[in-house]
Amino acid sequence: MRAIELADLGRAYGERVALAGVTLTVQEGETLAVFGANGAGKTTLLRILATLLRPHHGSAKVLGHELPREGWAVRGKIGFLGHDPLLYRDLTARENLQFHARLHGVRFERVDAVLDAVGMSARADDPVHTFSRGMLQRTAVARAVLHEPQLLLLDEPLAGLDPGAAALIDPLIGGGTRVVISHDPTFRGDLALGLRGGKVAFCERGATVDDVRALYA
Ligand SMILES: Nc1ncnc2c1ncn2[C@@H]1O[C@H](COP(=O)(O)OP(=O)(O)OP(=O)(O)O)[C@@H](O)[C@H]1O
Repeated sequence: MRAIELADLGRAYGERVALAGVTLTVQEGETLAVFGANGAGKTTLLRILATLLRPHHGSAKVLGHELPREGWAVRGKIGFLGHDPLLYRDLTARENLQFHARLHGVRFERVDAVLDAVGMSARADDPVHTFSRGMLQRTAVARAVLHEPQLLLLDEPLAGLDPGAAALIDPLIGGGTRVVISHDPTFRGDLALGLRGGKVAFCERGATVDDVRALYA
């Protein structure tokens, strides 16, 4: 099944074109790796896929649903990890995840299992505003995967993580259908999208480390 189908997708902020002409297909189980310098349009693309932003041009189909019209049908099936950890700062890690679990009809046992999986059990009852950057990221990942979404949308998921945490989190975010924004040219997806100034520099299955490096030159 096709998980994502984009045709000539575009988005502007006022006069500024943030994204233009993105056409691609991601099959179920595949990883789309998105590369590009700061301001290239990566977050704009991710937010459109997460139904947080309306496309202005072209079409986007996610998990068989047309966006933005059928966004309601997609929301519960995606796990989104953006720059903002989307956590309530005054609640504990456990309370945040329990809140999210209730929204998605997830059993509370899974909250403890996921907190354990990201190595946050010992700090589960501390308020989020007391966390370090890496702890915030671990908890944000736990929130994104809690409801076992069909599609993960991840903006630099390993940013701020020490090697031990990265090793814990890698398997949690691996395996399924994913869109991953990365600045690591050695990161491999099934399909690689390189953006430059909102436009497609490359979109191919055989993109090389040099192709990615050239985006930042
Ligand atoms: N809310 C906004 N209002 C106006 N312009 C915006 C807004 N969000 C993004 N842009 C512009 O859209 C373009 C693409 O931004 P975007 O955040 O998608 O880039 P990015 O590739 O994710 O960058 P970074 O690596 O810095 O996160 C940039 O020129 C940016 O200034």
